[in-house]
Formats: sequence, structure tokens, C-alpha cells
Amino acid sequence: MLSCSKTAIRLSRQSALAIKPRQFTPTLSQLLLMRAASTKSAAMLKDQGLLRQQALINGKWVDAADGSTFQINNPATGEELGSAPEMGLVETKEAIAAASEAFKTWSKTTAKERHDLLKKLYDAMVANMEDLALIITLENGKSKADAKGEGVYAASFIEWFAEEATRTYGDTIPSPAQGIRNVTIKQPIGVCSILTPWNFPSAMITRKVGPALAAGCTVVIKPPAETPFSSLAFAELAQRVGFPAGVINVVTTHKNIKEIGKEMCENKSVKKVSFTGSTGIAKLLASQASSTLKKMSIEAGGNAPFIVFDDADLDKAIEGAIIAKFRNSGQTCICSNRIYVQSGVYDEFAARLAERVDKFKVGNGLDEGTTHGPLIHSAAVDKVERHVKDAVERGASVLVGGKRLEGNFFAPTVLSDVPSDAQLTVEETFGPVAGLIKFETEDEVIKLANNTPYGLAGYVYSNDIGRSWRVSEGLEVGMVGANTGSLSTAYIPFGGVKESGYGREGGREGIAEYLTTKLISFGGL
Ligand SMILES: NC(=O)c1ccc[n+]([C@@H]2O[C@H](COP(=O)([O-])OP(=O)(O)OC[C@H]3O[C@@H](n4cnc5c(N)ncnc54)[C@H](O)[C@@H]3O)[C@@H](O)[C@H]2O)c1
Ligand SMILES: O=CCCC(=O)O
Repeated sequence: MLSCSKTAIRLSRQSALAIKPRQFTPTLSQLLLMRAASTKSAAMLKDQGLLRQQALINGKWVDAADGSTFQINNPATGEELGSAPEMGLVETKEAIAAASEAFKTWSKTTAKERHDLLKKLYDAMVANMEDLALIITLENGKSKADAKGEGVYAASFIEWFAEEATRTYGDTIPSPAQGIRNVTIKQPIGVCSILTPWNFPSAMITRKVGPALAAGCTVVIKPPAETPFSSLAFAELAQRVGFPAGVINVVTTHKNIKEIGKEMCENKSVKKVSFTGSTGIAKLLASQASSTLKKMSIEAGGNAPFIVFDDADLDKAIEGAIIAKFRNSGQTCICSNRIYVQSGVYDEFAARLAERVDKFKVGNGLDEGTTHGPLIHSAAVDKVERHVKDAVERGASVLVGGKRLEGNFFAPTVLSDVPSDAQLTVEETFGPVAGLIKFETEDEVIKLANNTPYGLAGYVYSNDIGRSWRVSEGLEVGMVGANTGSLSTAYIPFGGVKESGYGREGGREGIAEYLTTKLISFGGL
């Protein structure tokens, strides 16, 4: 067997040595290099060392070659939180080269070694959860409860994929010919480019990096310019628990995003690209990655229908709509974007949803009692405002909210009688606006729900099990919540169809995205 060869044993020993956990005892010079948290809010961190303001390449915390940086601000207050290096092509190539070199040994570690190290990383995330959640709130704006939820969710991917690392089984395949035995083995695909959005600054990193590391791949992460600190804190913890140099690299940028993104998709040493973000950027990256036929996973925009039938439990449907629509102030790819309510319960559902939304407490995510934070930036508020104005001009009524507040805030909104050609119905709004649309029949609502190029998630509320089943099968989406507004866990295959992308993250399928299947056909038996 391969694992019994002398070479494999030697490599396995080398790598076992390489991943010996390190204690975090910074030297004086390291301490001086570690920039202090520049604001009052960031100074609230128990462990200031988690607020890294440098990028990580080949196990070293580094600045941009030309020393330039960009600022990161709290979207709730505008307060400057700190800065990150404004890197470019040179640093990106360096990071890919480091990941390539590290792949030679990391890919030869045993599944158990990778499991143990990932488990240590999970433990470190749990031990530092308060700080990790604080960083999420500071850079993204979401409420403390949402941030804690995200932190736990982020860590759960590391735990889940630590376990999945040990289950990358191959097959033995009966041969049609005499004297032949066929087996398959799973091997890590290679260096992976990880490009993530700002709406889940931590969980979108771990949902991709967890399975990549578990599979034996190495990664170059490019976090979003709005929220780089969560990925840097994650990388810091990975360093502390002993991930070898070059296995995890983080390159930060604000203005050089196009050239860095292109390099990460076109560089020949990269074998896989994983992206979460808008459909427009997903298409651009897919075309770049196609130049070398790289494997890709894409989790792009959605336009989720949320369907409530007359026979639904309205209490549960309203609860579900609040979660599915307003989580993270509506900035979630699986947020319901169109709420279809059958005519018999339409008025009651609308009135009760509006009453609940009116009670939301909008504010700084750090403040006690805040249920909903700001949007990520003013461009996001502009988009939401545009969608609401357009819907109202086309005949929708504002039941609650409907207006821009100060700064990056938009009042949580419920609109009724939204027409099917409104921007709100056609495009992903990515904000705290619930648009209600009345329907009469099951066939009609399935047609309306599928009338979109997107297909990420959908929701159906009905107490008729047959109807729930029929509608779930009929929706052109990758995920359905039937009588639940909450889908997201590390245990499920997360992903879409149509222009919402391809590939699955999480669940059993998640690690397969980072593995290749190799056939070994033994002849002459
Ligand atoms: N599916 C999601 O989770 C998700 C996340 C963010 C945004 N969106 C959608 O996109 C809309 C616009 O938001 P946005 O402008 O932040 O989205 P975007 O697609 O422009 O950005 C998403 C991420 O992609 C990266 N990116 C952007 N241009 C790139 C390039 N040329 N090469 C490589 N990476 C690049 C950025 O780091 C960014 O964080 C939102 O309103 C929403 O509809 C969806
Ligand atoms: O917005 C993207 C991911 C959201 C989730 O995992 O629930």
C-alpha cells in the first residue's frame, strides 16, 4: 500500500514535526511589530494580538512591498478601526509560490494529523469567541447576537471538516476484465484561491478554508476590503496552533482587487478557485479561471422566494420570515427577497409582520438591545433606497419603514402589493426590505418563484405535507426551507443552481470540492 512506502513514512514524519503546535509567546520585536489597536472600540478586545494589521505570507506577518495601506472603518459609526496592507501582484505571486511549496509537505500529512490540527484551531476559535464576535461586529456592523451566531457558525466548519478529513474514502470497483483490480483514491487538488465577501467575514472563510485544509490543500485567501480583520484573526489563531508556514496565506487589498483577483484565477500553480459574492463578479472570475480550466465553486447572488400558503401556521411563518429576511439586516445570500402570501392570509400576515418589524431596534451592533445593525456602506443603502422608491412608484405601499436613516442605516421595511416587475422582485436587494406579493394558486406561485435567473434558496410554509413536498420539488433552487426560515449549518450542502453558482459548501459534499479522484487500475493479477 502507498502509505506503507518508505517515502510516505519519511514525509509523514517530516510533516508531523512541521505541524507541532507552537505556544504564542511573542518576542519583543514581534510585539513592537504588532500594531496596537488604533481605536477605543478595538481596544475592547481581550487579546489585542488578534487584531492583525498585516498580511500573512509564508508564515510571516508582512506589509505591502511599497508600505501602502488602506483603512477599515466601522460601518455603524465611521470610526477608523485600523488598516491593512494594500498589496498587489508581487505579493500575490509570493503567496501563491509559498502555498505551492507548502503543498509539497502539507498534502503528505496524514488525515489524522490534519484532523488534530484543525481540532486545535476549532478549540482556539471557541476559546476566543468573544473577541472574534467583537471583530465581526466592528468591521461588518452586525448586532452582537448575529456576530456571536456567525462566530459559532464559522468555528463549526472547522470542527466539521476536522472530522471529514478522516473520511475521504476511495472505492474498489469490480472489473469487467480478468486480472484487473480497480481502486480509486482521493487526493488534494492543490493550491486554492479563496475569495470571500464582507457579509460573513469569518464564516465564508472557514466554510472554504476548513475543507481545503482538511483535504490536504494549501490556500491563498483574499478577504474583502471592508472586513479583512476576521480573516487575519483566523490566520493568527491558525499560526498559534501550529499550521506550517505557507499552508495559509492572506493577501489584503482595497484598490488592487482586479489584478489580484485575476492572478488568483489565472496563476498556473493554483488548481481551484472558490468564490462567494455577486453573480457579476462570479462570472468574471469563472471566465478568468477557465483559461487554465481550474475547478471552481461559486456561491453567488440569490433572489429567494418565501411562500406562505393559507394553511400555514402563521406564527411560524412570521418567525421564519423574520429570520429568513432580516438576518444580518437582509445582507445574506439566502435572504428571502420576494415574499409570496396566499390571498386568504395575506392581510393578516402583512399586518402581523409589519407589527413585528416595527419593534426592531436598529443601531450600533455593539449597543445592548440592538437587533439590527447598519448596511455595509452607503452604496448598499443607495441600492436599497432605489429598490424601495421603484417599488412604491410602481404601486407598492409602505407598511413600516421605507426610509433611509442616518449614516449607513436603513429602516427595516415591509412593503405590500409589490409588483412582479419591480426591481425589488427582480434583483437581489441585500437589505432590510420585505416585499409582499399576493398569489392565488400553487401552480401560479411556483411559476412566479422560478421566474428569475437565480436559484440559491427558497422557503415554503404549509401544513399540507404533500403541498410542501410538491413545492419543494418544483422550486428551481439548491436549498429549500420547508416550514423553517433557517437553513445554515456546517452539516448541510450549501449552494445553488442557475446563476446562483455551482458546487456545494459544507456537509459531506464540501470536502469533495477540494479533492480529485484518482483511478489506480492494477493489471496482470
Ligand atoms: N452571495 C453573497 O453572499 C453576496 C455577498 C456580497 C455581495 N453579494 C451581492 O452583490 C451585491 C454587490 O455587493 P458587492 O459589490 O460587495 O459584491 P461583489 O461581488 O462586487 O463583491 C464580493 C466580493 O468579491 C470580491 N471582488 C470584487 N471584485 C473582484 C474582482 N474583480 N476579482 C476578485 N474579487 C473581487 C470582493 O472582495 C468582494 O468582497 C450585493 O448587493 C449582493 O446582491 C452577494
Ligand atoms: O451569505 C452567504 C452565506 C450565508 C449563510 O451561510 O447562511
